[in-house]
Amino acid sequence: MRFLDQVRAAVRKNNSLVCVGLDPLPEKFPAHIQELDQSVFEFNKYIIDATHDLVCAYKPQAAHYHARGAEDQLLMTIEYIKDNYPDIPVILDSKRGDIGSTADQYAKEAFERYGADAVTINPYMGIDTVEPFTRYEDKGTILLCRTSNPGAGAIQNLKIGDQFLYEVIAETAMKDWNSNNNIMLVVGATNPDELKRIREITGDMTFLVPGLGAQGGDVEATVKSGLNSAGEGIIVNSSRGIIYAGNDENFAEAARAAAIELRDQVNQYR
Ligand SMILES: O=C(O)c1cc(=O)[nH]c(=O)n1[C@@H]1O[C@H](COP(=O)(O)O)[C@@H](O)[C@H]1O
Repeated sequence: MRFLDQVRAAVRKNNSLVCVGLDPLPEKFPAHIQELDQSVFEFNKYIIDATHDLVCAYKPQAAHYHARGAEDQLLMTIEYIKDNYPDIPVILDSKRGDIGSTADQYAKEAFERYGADAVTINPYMGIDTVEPFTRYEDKGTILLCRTSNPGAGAIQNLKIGDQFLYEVIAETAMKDWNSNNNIMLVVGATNPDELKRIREITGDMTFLVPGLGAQGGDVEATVKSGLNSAGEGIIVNSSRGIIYAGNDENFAEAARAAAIELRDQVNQYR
């Protein structure tokens, strides 16, 4: 099934636009998990089992695995989701971007080695660096457009003629790069004005929207600015706000409660 169809089906099955970010930081795990051999995978397993009926996607963030040599546990995590909850798509957040021949290898890494359903990409180097990803027609390619971090505006809100750079990216992605209809955009929840503008530019395109929870984005403004005409079109990610909601034996229940809260807050404004 194509990534966007997977997301749509999961959104409807679980009545949720929430994506749980799997950003493991072992020092934040409860003590009894830290002691385990494969603590990253074990931690993720608890979180996934506790939230699988509340989400439309999972998003493991690659650096959190690579930094500690835990690539095997990233693969195990993705396989665990595929084996146990095949209806929930996996976005590998690796924000890759490089010349075509190298991008070929990054695409192979994301989609063939790890079996991800979608990947985050930095589009700054142009279409020839994006195309190795979009060539995988059933997979999703999610381009950074207007990111959630504090320094984003100094670059992404630069004026190019009478447009902002983020507007140029949104327009180019939609009009010129999306011939396989599998491109999406990252738009941070910390910027509802830009989110609204990007929605105007791109019609019903789907966005990955991080920045709620730990980064303080406003749920109401995000949902009202981001929804498409079907009342969908946003995959709302929270990582730390959900997975580190608790840090004792009940951490999985705490994560579940935080995911329910976010799902319900988002649904309240749909
Ligand atoms: O591509 C992303 O996922 C991303 C883009 C962006 O603009 N901002 C952003 O926070 N992210 C990622 O989304 C997650 C947000 O984590 P929390 O702030 O803990 O919810 C992290 O994995 C970030 O790397």
